[in-house]
Amino acid sequence: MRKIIVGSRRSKLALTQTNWVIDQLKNLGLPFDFEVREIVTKGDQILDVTLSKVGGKGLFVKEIEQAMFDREIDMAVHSMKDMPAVLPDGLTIGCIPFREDPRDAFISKNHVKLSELPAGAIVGTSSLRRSAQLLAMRPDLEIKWIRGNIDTRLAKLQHEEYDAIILAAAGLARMGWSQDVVTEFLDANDCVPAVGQGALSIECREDDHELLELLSHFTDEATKLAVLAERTFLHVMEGGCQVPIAGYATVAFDNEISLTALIASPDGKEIYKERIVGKDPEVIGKEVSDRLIQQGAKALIDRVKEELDL
Ligand SMILES: NCc1[nH]cc(CCC(=O)O)c1CC(=O)O
Repeated sequence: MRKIIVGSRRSKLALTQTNWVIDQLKNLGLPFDFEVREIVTKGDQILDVTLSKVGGKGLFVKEIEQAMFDREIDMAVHSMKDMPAVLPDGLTIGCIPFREDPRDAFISKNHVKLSELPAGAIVGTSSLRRSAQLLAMRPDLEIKWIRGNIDTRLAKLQHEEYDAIILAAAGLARMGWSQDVVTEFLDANDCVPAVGQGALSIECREDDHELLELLSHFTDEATKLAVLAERTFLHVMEGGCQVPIAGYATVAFDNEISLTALIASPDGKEIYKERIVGKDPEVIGKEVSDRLIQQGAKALIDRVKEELDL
């Protein structure tokens, strides 16, 4: 019986997600054993700096990918949202399970709704995407950066100078905390989710056919189509973390994909947003990027890059 070594970040969310996937794979009743190996990533160590300033998404996955190349681990469970658009040669996304709630959750002190927050209220987020879309709805609010794991952020809401914070609904749901803490879920049209938000990505070596076969049983085809459309858009725009970028796709019963894509200025004053419908995820991902570029999104990205002096 083969023992599969599963690498995981050490955060509660990462371990919860990893153990959930292992339980599901065990339920398939196939002859595999599993062992979790914890790995500390750069993203976990540097908690005091805005993510976009220290290299963005790759931070959480790089060390884990190296451990896969070194054969210290066989697979890893990531939040799809944390995955760069392009994977290193030799690794692949072997499985995309059924997606959790993709929306953002608004969490305030005393459960005051977003529409009821007074002018000047302070909202904590370190996501350019969330702050831009929040400011588009409520330019009178103030954004204050916040970092740390979910539990750290919830504690900061209580003990520091924040009136509200925004977190991914999926993370809270997986931790079993949604019921207790969420004030309201933001509509995916008002606050378009991050590419891949709510989905998981199970990464493994491309040549591990035995493991890939096992993982294939656990892929959700609709989620896979949606995520592929979103990630095609992400890849074409190459916005990284520098410019507010959002992409969210849903899949109907006839496999028709509907993708909403957004690029915005950090202050939320300039917004390029398009919805496209089609059958081929890569075609609509590219097409929606073209449309946004036509409208001026590329110029915005270049301008933001220049301002940040990258
Ligand atoms: N940026 C960190 C991160 N990566 C994945 C999740 C939540 C789970 C998910 O989106 O799948 C979070 C926390 C958050 O954004 O609130």
